[in-house]
This record gives sequence, structure tokens and C-alpha cells, in this order.
Amino acid sequence: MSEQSYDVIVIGAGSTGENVADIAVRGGLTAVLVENELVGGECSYWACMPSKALLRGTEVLAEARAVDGARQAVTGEQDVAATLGRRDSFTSNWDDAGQVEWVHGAGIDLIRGTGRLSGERTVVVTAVDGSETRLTARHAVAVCTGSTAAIPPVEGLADVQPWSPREATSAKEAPARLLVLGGGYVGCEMATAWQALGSRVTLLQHGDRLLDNAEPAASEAVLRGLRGAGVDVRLGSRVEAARREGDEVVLSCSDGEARGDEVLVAVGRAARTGDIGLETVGLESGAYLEVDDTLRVEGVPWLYGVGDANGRRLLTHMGKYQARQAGAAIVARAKGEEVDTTDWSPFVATADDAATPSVVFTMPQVASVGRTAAEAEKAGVAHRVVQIPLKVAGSSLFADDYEGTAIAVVDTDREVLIGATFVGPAVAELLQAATIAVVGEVPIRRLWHAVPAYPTVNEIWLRLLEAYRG
Ligand SMILES: Cc1cc2nc3c(=O)[nH]c(=O)nc-3n(C[C@H](O)[C@H](O)[C@H](O)COP(=O)(O)OP(=O)(O)OC[C@H]3O[C@@H](n4cnc5c(N)ncnc54)[C@H](O)[C@@H]3O)c2cc1C
Ligand SMILES: NC(=O)c1ccc[n+]([C@@H]2O[C@H](COP(=O)([O-])OP(=O)(O)OC[C@H]3O[C@@H](n4cnc5c(N)ncnc54)[C@H](O)[C@@H]3O)[C@@H](O)[C@H]2O)c1
Repeated sequence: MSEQSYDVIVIGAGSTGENVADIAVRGGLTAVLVENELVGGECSYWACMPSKALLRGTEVLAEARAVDGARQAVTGEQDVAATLGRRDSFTSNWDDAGQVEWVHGAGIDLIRGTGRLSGERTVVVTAVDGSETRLTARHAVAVCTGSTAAIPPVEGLADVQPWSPREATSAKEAPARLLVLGGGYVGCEMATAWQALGSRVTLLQHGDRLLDNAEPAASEAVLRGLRGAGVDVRLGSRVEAARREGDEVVLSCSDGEARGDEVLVAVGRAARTGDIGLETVGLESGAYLEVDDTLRVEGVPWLYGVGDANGRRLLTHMGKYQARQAGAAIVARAKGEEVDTTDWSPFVATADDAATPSVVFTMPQVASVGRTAAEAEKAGVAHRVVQIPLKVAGSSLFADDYEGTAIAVVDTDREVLIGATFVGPAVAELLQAATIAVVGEVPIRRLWHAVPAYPTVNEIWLRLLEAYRG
């Protein structure tokens, strides 16, 4: 077995792992990435990029059709083959050569193979040909192995060869009938995409609303959007068994049968930590890693768990944020420098809890940051909620009959914004202003001076402040 030493070993070269290694090298340390699939991970090949590429054409067409004058120019339908081709180009045809080039250019070493912890600061990498390399870390090992699709314990489900989000984002054609199990981010986005690309989609959600952690107004708007597009959304539907009859998938549900050509299972994620040797350092395998705010694993001072692997926020941008914070902490600790662990320091991921932004790319979109009203209530924060229609000069110019909602959650003791949700066409681009207001704890009385340009959809900020003032 060959042996090598690095300052930092990163297991998993997804977007999170790449960033941990990059920050370590920028800080003057040596780093190696261990990867057993494609460098770039889920986001680049089977998640964010292909899913958004599948949705973008549909979105653009809807925007054009919502403006009189432009609508008349849209005389054809979406070219599905071209959309799938554009999706393929965004995944570089599932070839990671470009990312490998970036890794080398950044001064990071890469070892292909499966990495497993083997005691303190040691990782054994097994390559596809069975050869092994023992790596020793002088300072830190970062586990950035991500997550995988969770499969619910439904009788027969595994045997019908369901689609995971990987198949849903990489399929070469639209199935005639697609069943979608789960009404969260993936279920709602993929139902939107494939319905528009030609499938007849049935979405089965066991709860009584879609996007169960979103503001209720967002869940309702997405439900209306999906049903308006022709998706058969069945709320409160519990899938009890699955079987194939010939080419057909049949689901037995609490509200009757559902039949389709494929079934996508999108009921959440599970940690990809089952086979990485956690037991060799006294940790439970298969579980999300429990970490402190510097992303260091509780009780193991040289081990970090970053990105999806810790289950804190399953989003690419939050994994990369955690990577920057953890990377800074690793570099500082390696140099014997003090690591400030107070909120908002350069070494902690305070935004995970206080200000995580996300966008659900449905039609309408849902863009949110910070706490929802329900979360503020649960946390016992004194607050007020302002909810108003997103009707301003800018939105009516953006689209005829623009419909949307804006919700602000204000901490009434501190008079600062602690959460915001925007629902409507193209609201994704409104989000960063809200994120800055939440992170900056900008006093409401100062926000009055952040005058939105006229006529833009951002005028909603003024309306929210006016509604708050009463
Ligand atoms: C359909 C879908 C759409 C999504 N869309 C968005 C979106 O629009 N925006 C957003 O912010 N988030 C989105 N997400 C979430 C996002 O994909 C994840 O949060 C993100 O990919 C996590 O990055 P990561 O680097 O932590 O993990 P991953 O991307 O999963 O990377 C982990 C890497 O580790 C490797 N690995 C695992 N175990 C080992 C091992 N033992 N040895 C060597 N290598 C190993 C894997 O091969 C992989 O490359 C989406 C998720 C899905 C499923
Ligand atoms: N645009 C984005 O940023 C984006 C897009 C996709 C995924 N993601 C990330 O990936 C994560 C995983 O997405 P996801 O959609 O798989 O999980 P999710 O947690 O968002 O949603 C899962 C949904 O499945 C439902 N469900 C659970 N068990 C069920 C069952 N047995 N039958 C029917 N419904 C069931 C839940 O009620 C929930 O609504 C998200 O939480 C998000 O962090 C982000």
C-alpha cells in the first residue's frame, strides 16, 4: 500500500469538498481531494444544474406569454430535444474533465477512489482496480460525502426500479406518465419540469400541503401553479405498496391507485456516511455528522463534517459557505491561531441557523430566507408578520396580471427583519436584498432609506415597510 501525507484530506469532491480544499490551499496548507465518482458532485451532474436547465425554457416561455405583444410572437412549443441538449451541455455530458482541470489549477491533489477513515487522521483510499493508498493528515480530515436519496419503506418500491433525482435530472426523454412521490423541493420542481416537457405527471404528497416547511401561502401558490399546468396533485395520499404490471408502475395509495411509466421517489435525503469508516473513530456510521458551528465533529478535534454530510442545510450554496468557514477554521487551527467561535465570526456558519436563503424553481418561484412565521413562533421570538400581494408598478410591467405574495417576519423587540418569503414569477432575484437585511440586522428605520428603483419588482420593499408601519 502506498502512503502519502497532506495537511488536509477531503473525502468527497462535490461543491463542498472542492471549496474546503481550495480554502486550505489558499491558506498555505497542502490538500488532497478523494473522489469515487465525478469531481463536482451531485450539484453539477444530477441536481442543481441539470434541474434548473430543464426548467429554464419553460420559465422563459411563460414570461414571454405573460406580456401582451410578446405573447403573439410565441407561436410554437418548447423544443424538448433542444432543452435536453442544453441540459446535457450544463452537465458537460457528465464528464468532469473541466472540474479536474480546475482542481489541479488550484494546487489541490486528486485521488480517485473510495475514501474510508481508518483511525485517527488516517484515510485509506481504494481505487477501482483494488489498489490502496494510505493517506495521513497532519491537521484535518473533512468528510464532504454528501447525501443520497432516501427510499421510504414502501412494500415493493425498490423492486419497481424507481427513479431517484439522478434519473429525473438526466433522463433522455420524457416518460408519457410520470408518478412523483414527495411534494418537497425535488418533487415540485421535477413535476413542473417534466409536465412542461411532455409527461402527464401525478404528484403524491402524504402531507396536507406541498413544501411543508415553507410559508403556507407559498405552498398554496405552488399547488395552484402545478394544478394549473395540468399536474394531478394528490395531497394526503399515502403510498402503501408498489408493483410493476408489464411496463407500468402501479402504486397502491390510501386514496386509490396511481399508474405511470416511471415513478420518481423524492421524499428527502439520507447521509452518505454509511461506508466511510466512521466506526474506526468511535462514531456511528450512516448518520449525519454532528458538528459545532465551525463544522468540527463533536468530540473528534481533527475531523470536520461539511455540506450535506452534516444534514444542517442541504443546499449547494450553504455547503460552500460552510466550506469557507470550516476551511478558515482548519487553516487558523493549523497555524495555532485563535478561532473566534462567536456568531458571525469568519470561522462559524451562523447563517445556517439565522439566514439560509433558498429558491424553489417552480412556477411561481418561492424565494425565502431566515425564519418563517411558524419558525419564529416555535423559537419564541416576539414577532410580527406582514403579508401582502406582490402588486407594484414594477411587477405589473414585468407581466400582465402578475400575481405574487411577499411576507416579512419582523423581530419586534429588535425591530429587524428575521425572515422573508417572496412568491411569484422571477422572485429569485429579490432574495439577496432580503438576505443582506437579515444578516446585517438592518434596523427597520434604516431600511426606509433603502429606496427601491422605480419601476422594479423591488418596490415591494416599500410596500412591506408601509404595511408594517400601518
Ligand atoms: C434534484 C436536486 C436538485 C437540487 N437543486 C438545488 C439547487 O437548485 N440549489 C441548491 O442550492 N441545492 C440544490 N440541491 C441540493 C444540492 O445538490 C446539495 O446540497 C449539494 O450537491 C451538496 O453538495 P456536497 O458537496 O455537500 O455533496 P455532493 O454533491 O453529494 O458531493 C459529495 C461527493 O462525495 C463523493 N463521495 C461520497 N462518498 C465518497 C467516498 N467514500 N469516497 C470518495 N468520494 C465519495 C461523491 O461521489 C460526491 O461527488 C438539489 C438537490 C437535488 C437532489
Ligand atoms: N432549488 C433548490 O434549492 C433545491 C432543489 C431540490 C432539492 N434541494 C435540496 O434537496 C433537499 C431534498 O429534496 P427533497 O424534495 O427530496 O426533500 P424535501 O425534504 O424537500 O421534501 C420531501 C417531501 O416528501 C414528503 N414525503 C416524505 N415521505 C413521503 C412519503 N412516504 N410519501 C409521500 N411524500 C412523502 C415530505 O412531506 C416532503 O414534502 C431539499 O430539502 C433541499 O434542501 C434544493
